[in-house]
Amino acid sequence: MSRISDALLVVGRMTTFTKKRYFGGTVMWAAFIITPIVTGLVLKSLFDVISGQKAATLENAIWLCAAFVAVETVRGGLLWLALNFFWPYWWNGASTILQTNLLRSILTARGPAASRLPHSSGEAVSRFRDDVHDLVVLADNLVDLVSAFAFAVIAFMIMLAISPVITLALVLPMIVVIILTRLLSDVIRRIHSRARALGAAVTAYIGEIFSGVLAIKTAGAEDAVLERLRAHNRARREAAVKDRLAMDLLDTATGASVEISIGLILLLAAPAMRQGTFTVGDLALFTSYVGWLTFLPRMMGRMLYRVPQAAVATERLSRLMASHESVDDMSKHGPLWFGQEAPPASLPVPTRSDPLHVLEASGLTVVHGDTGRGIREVSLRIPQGSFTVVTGAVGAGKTTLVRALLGLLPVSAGEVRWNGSVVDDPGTFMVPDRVAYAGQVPRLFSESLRENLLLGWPASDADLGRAVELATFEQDLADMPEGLSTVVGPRGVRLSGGQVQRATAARALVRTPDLLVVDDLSSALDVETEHQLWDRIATAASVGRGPSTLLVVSHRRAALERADQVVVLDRGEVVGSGPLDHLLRTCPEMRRLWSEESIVEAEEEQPAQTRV
Ligand SMILES: Nc1ncnc2c1ncn2[C@@H]1O[C@H](COP(=O)(O)OP(=O)(O)OP(=O)(O)O)[C@@H](O)[C@H]1O
Repeated sequence: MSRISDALLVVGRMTTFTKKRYFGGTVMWAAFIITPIVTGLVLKSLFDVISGQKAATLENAIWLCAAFVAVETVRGGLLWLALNFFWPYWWNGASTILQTNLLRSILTARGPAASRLPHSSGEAVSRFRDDVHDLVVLADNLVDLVSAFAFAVIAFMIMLAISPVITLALVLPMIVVIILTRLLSDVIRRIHSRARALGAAVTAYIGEIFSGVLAIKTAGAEDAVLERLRAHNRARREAAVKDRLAMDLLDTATGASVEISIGLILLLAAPAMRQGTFTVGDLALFTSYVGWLTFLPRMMGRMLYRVPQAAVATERLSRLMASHESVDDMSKHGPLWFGQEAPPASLPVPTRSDPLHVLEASGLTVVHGDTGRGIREVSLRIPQGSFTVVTGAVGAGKTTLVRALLGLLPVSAGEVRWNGSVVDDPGTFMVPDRVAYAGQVPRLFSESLRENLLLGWPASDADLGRAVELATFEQDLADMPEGLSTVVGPRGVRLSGGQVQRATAARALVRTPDLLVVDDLSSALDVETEHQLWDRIATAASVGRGPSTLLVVSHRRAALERADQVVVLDRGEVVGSGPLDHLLRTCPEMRRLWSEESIVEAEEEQPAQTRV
């Protein structure tokens, strides 16, 4: 029930963001739906004239025909106005508001967004498109319902005045349709919810296929993947057919009620016409109204279908919003620009407020779903100017730790303190220019390299050049056909994995953060270049042109030897922390990692021609 009231609240808000368009459109549409009342009256007069029930002159008949044409022309005009000046603006505006609020919540609301996003981007896109559509279409159908109701009230008044018996007989099939739709509404909601979920699963799977084409081909898994897709699709098709069937069943029931109603009119009208209490014109009016009258039960049926549909959509969309946000935030009105350019987005302004003295974490605990994996009770202290390396075996929890620290993952316990004060929402606090993060799985957009590195950050090409150099990316840049203007990303020049990682490091460095967090650059740099990278950052920091505090996930000697402190993780727990020498003496896990690392480095330092 609360899901339905949430959906109705969102829909209610959607109707008022541009009152002029929605209510203007409603008036036009209602007038369009109601004008057949006049058509029916004209037809009644016309048929009474033709059948001799009224004084007949040719002039009369011609005037009535002209009136008929005029009414229908006005109707066409109303439709044209509604469809050109009201509904498209309102429809697009309503969808945009919902989508903007969702996007804002995902990108900027407090708390980590990662856990709220569906596993695949395809599914997220389908929610943005289909679920938003389900909400907007409900608000649209409300107008149909109100218009159909107004038509029914006026038509019934006219028909009751002509023949109360025949009019009341017409109500019966309508009541049957209403009861039927009410009975079916719960079933329809379940069917629709399942169809939506399975449809999203297909979209998600196709998305995964596209992004994993290489993996599929190299594994020779084309047939297996296609078979899996077929299985997903079979399930979706069955659910979609059931969904469509339920909707069509309702429409057919309503259509049948029209036939039954016309039959009833004919049955009851025949004796009345013999007695002269019901004219041919009355018959014309009744039969012309009856088709329109079924619009009401049809719309009521559709509402009974749309409301649960919108409840499902609201619930799915709410899951994308931050936990502290409500449907109120989802439907919050915002500025819209119809027919004019939106003002440019405001650029972030580096504040340099509250510079870092010390960052502390205590008792940080993250559990990934019900896997039981993650990190437990991790505490660390990072003073300003220090170089901290987090190390550990594959899967030890290094990435989880830095992501928890940055507020990118939900923590189940623990806190983060910046200069002694508890950070309320690390997700919105640990951001540039306080902290910048070069992640393990970097992403470039299909834009120029300059835009990719800046992402809206206010910096000159000179600043950008410095960041590129710090990230040891200058040689790669020199090889680019158009330098910083080269379009990269999925639709541009493809960069190697290492180049993408160094570009992402440059993106973090251009933000001149107090604290630079780098997650495992090992695939981006050979040993020599890694030494160069840390040297350059240290030199830049000494003249105040780069981050002086570094938190680095690494298992490489180049980083470990330079570290002021090393934090060793093993299966999610800190098993040692301190300077490398101390750990090599006291921490068996560090000794084990170090000996493995030595082997790796020994292999890397062999002459190039001996490598495979
Ligand atoms: N989103 C997730 N859902 C479930 N389990 C996860 C998730 N992310 C990580 N894990 C698990 O948590 C553990 C720690 O993962 P994490 O990525 O933090 O390790 P890591 O030390 O950074 O590993 P690597 O050296 O491979 O980068 C692993 O066992 C991993 O399988």
